[in-house]
Amino acid sequence: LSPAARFQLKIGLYCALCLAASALAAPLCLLRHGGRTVRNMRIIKNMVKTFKYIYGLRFETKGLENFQVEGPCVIVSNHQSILDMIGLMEILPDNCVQIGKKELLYMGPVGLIMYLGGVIFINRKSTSNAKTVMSGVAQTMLDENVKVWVYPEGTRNGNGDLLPFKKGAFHLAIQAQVPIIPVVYSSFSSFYNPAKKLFISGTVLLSTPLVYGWTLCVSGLPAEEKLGSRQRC
Ligand SMILES: CCCCC/C=C\C/C=C\CCCCCCCC(=O)SCCNC(=O)CCNC(=O)[C@H](O)C(C)(C)COP(=O)(O)OP(=O)(O)OC[C@H]1O[C@@H](n2cnc3c(N)ncnc32)[C@H](O)[C@@H]1OP(=O)(O)O
Ligand SMILES: CCCCCCCC/C=C\CCCCCCCC(=O)OC[C@@H](O)COP(=O)(O)O
Repeated sequence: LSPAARFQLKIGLYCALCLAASALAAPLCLLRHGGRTVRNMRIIKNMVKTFKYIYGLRFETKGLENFQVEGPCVIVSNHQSILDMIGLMEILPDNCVQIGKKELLYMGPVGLIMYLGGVIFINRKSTSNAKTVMSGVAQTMLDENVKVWVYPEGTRNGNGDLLPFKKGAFHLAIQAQVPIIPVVYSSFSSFYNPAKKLFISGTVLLSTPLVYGWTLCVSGLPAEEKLGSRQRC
């Protein structure tokens, strides 16, 4: 097979895997928890964590102790590709949902499983609509002790740099007065590059370099009270 065909086959397999795993997980979630709840994320996480073996992907972590935040927080990370979801599930804490574009809801079983797992869908084309949804999320985070994972670039970007951040994640943290935990995925470019039709096995480093000043500068003075000294660096 040509490299292009091999690449398409691997991506096709990934989509098929997501569809099949979702179709399998949905009844399990419904039987176990009866409907849409963040508790279903555990079932989803355990299934997705097996995908790395099929693709020869390794995930290493650094600074994960900074990730052990009690209670609600906003997790922000860079977004390179649809493979990010595998890394996300590697370190996803309990009681954590993601913000996703609403188009994902229409991907058949994949949309259904995201819905059942509690993913919050936003309409990126309507700022006012997305803002209304996000405001509701701030209250739910506090009422139900939920963490929220946001890709603040708002779209995938495989160029090895960061797009300017959208502001919703930061408004969310300010509204809920919760810390922001940054997570960085190392570059996939050595093993995954759609432009070069490259998709081989590889290693990803997931690091959580919690920057005290970051939280301080977005949420104001209360940050010092919110973060324990262990979490400052
Ligand atoms: C079992 C096997 C399963 C197999 C696998 C299946 C499923 C796995 C299950 C789960 C995994 C799910 C993983 C999902 C990942 C999905 C990832 C994505 O979809 S990324 C795309 C969507 N995400 C985002 O867009 C990020 C969030 N976006 C934002 O927060 C944006 O800010 C926005 C709210 C959408 C608005 O964006 P906009 O383009 O309008 O730009 P700005 O951010 O600059 O905002 C404009 C303006 O509005 C002000 N603003 C923004 N938000 C708020 C707010 N909440 N409150 C008040 N004001 C707000 C902002 O300040 C700007 O104004 P100004 O410039 O004056 O400051
Ligand atoms: C019956 C309907 C059938 C629909 C078939 C859909 C087939 C696709 C199946 C599986 C795809 C797996 C997707 C895994 C989820 C990853 C989420 C993700 O990373 O979404 C991208 C989004 O963050 C940003 O989107 P853009 O970069 O703005 O674009």
